[in-house]
Amino acid sequence: MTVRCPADLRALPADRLPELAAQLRDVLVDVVPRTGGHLGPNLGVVELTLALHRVFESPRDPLVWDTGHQAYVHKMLTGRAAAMGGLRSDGGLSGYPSRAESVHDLVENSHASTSLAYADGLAAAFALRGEDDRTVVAVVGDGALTGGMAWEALNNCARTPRRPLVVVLNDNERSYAPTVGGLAEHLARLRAGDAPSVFEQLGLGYLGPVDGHDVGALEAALRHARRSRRTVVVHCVTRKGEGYAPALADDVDRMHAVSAPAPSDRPSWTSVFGAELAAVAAVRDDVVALSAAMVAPTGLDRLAAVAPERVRDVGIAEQQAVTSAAGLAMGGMHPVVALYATFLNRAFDSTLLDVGLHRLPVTLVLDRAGVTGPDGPSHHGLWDLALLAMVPGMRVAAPRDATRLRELLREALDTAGPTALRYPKGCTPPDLEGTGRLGQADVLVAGDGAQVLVLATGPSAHAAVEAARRLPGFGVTVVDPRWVLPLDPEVIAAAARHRLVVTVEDGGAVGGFGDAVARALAGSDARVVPLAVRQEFVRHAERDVLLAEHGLDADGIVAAVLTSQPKRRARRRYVPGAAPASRAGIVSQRGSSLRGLPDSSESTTTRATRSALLGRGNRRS
Ligand SMILES: Cc1ncc(C[n+]2csc(CCOP(=O)(O)OP(=O)(O)O)c2C)c(N)n1
Ligand SMILES: CC(=O)[C@@H](O)[C@H](O)COP(=O)(O)O
Ligand SMILES: [Mg+2]
Repeated sequence: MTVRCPADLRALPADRLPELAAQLRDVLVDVVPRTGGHLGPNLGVVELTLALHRVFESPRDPLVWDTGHQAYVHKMLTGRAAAMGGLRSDGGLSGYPSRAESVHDLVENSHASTSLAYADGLAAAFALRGEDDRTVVAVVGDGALTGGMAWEALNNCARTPRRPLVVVLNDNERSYAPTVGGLAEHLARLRAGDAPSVFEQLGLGYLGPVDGHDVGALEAALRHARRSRRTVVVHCVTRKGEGYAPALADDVDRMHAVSAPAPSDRPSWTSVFGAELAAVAAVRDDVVALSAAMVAPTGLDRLAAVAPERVRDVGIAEQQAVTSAAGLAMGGMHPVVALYATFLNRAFDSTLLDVGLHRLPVTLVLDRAGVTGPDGPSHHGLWDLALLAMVPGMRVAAPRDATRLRELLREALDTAGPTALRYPKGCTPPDLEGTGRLGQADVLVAGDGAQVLVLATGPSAHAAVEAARRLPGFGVTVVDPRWVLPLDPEVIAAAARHRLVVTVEDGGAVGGFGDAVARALAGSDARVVPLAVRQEFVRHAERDVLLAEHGLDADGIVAAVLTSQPKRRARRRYVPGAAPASRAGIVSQRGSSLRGLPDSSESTTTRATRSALLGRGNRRS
């Protein structure tokens, strides 16, 4: 019998379930290593998902998957098994629940610890609407339960314990690594049969521990919880990676997230950061590192291996990470908080008013900054520049390659106030040396005359240099600010002398680097064209595809130069004897006017557009 929907599953005789579970695991093991995705977490919830869809009637009984990375089996049981081959690919299934894909999917946000708050809200809505024959079900991992939001929700659920709300605690003892803190210890005692649970202490129901791989036991516990018509925590004990020996043998993270094959011999941004931090920490005992349950994914495992006492894993608790870093800084340390950029959102207030207000020497290292790709809209790191731009005293750096990452990390650790570094997912590009300095910035290409200036942040510098190469005769200068925010006054002064200033950033358009440059140059003759990720929720697709779609590759920069008309120059009142406004180009600190790239043959389009750019007929001034 084929299971095309939960009703088919509910009609299946119980003795067919082991066979179905095996088929589901076969699909996961066959597909996910090819597509990339969360293999370990989904192998661990096969039986649990079968039991959930046999006991509850989704979507009438809404299933809320915390974080959503463990919903592949749910997708297969709700009619999407045939589409699994396109998982996480452009136009294919999302790696997380997707409301566009199915009525059975509810929460698309992949940020952890939100499910219980959603469930609290859903249960309240059903009560107000008189629909209390519906049961709300939240599936939350032991890792996600270390997030503060989960306890805010439990505190509120405890106020109205007599609502049909089932909290399925999927306890596999791990986030990526083993779950940390007092909660992990408490769950271990509950697994050993100690009682009472903290949940009962709050006035909620508690059932467990239940074998999370025994569908019959799971069904019995879930039916009991459903009949109780109150808020009940069902404590399910599962194994991450269950049924697949290589995952079970993976002591780092049980194949939490496997990547699609992407051959590259270049070091990842993460590994360059991890090695450099360990090197600095070896000679500076004030340097400590913090992670929100992502020690290895952020590269801190290198330091943890040699100095475990210098790396603090606080659980999935970014606010705790940043504010406790403020405490560490007040205590004389220089903390480095390593996060994925998108998860900084969770700790904005901590960054602003615990670190920024006190001007503390805390360094945020934001991996996965910018477009990340297959993890989709809530994982792209598009908001950090706008958030950090709002923090007075915060200095933000964006390295363009490994050498600059090492350089800028050391500069940040030598800074007495708040700093941040941001770099993307993946491997570092080849080093790109500057030809001179302009303030804190590196001049990468010095174009003739003050015509076009491209201010390219982070690895977009490579696309900018390629764009300059394709625009001979346009006098394109390329500068990498290195320290992106606050703006470098020398860079802005030079930019004000240009006809056209193109800024490039792998981040959201609103409130980022380009916005800041446009504001700074508003009163000048320079036309500013900010190139950034359009301020929208960006779908899941390969990073390079999305960067090109948002005009952040060399083609996009070339197009911006060719299609942007300089500002109409304000008619200058002639002042007898006044020196003509200087249109000198970028001059390196060595004082020489640096030559631009060698000219090559000009197309008619280029010539025509160049004359438009430089003014009818005359060549550059
Ligand atoms: C706010 C936030 N921080 C970090 C992450 C990265 N992350 C994704 S899954 C995961 C571990 C989740 O552990 P758990 O909830 O126990 O689920 P499991 O993978 O064990 O099933 C983490 C830290 C995230 N999604 N959200
Ligand atoms: C679900 C989650 O937040 C993480 O597991 C994330 O998907 C990992 O991303 P990377 O694969 O980029 O490390
Ligand atoms: Mg877990």
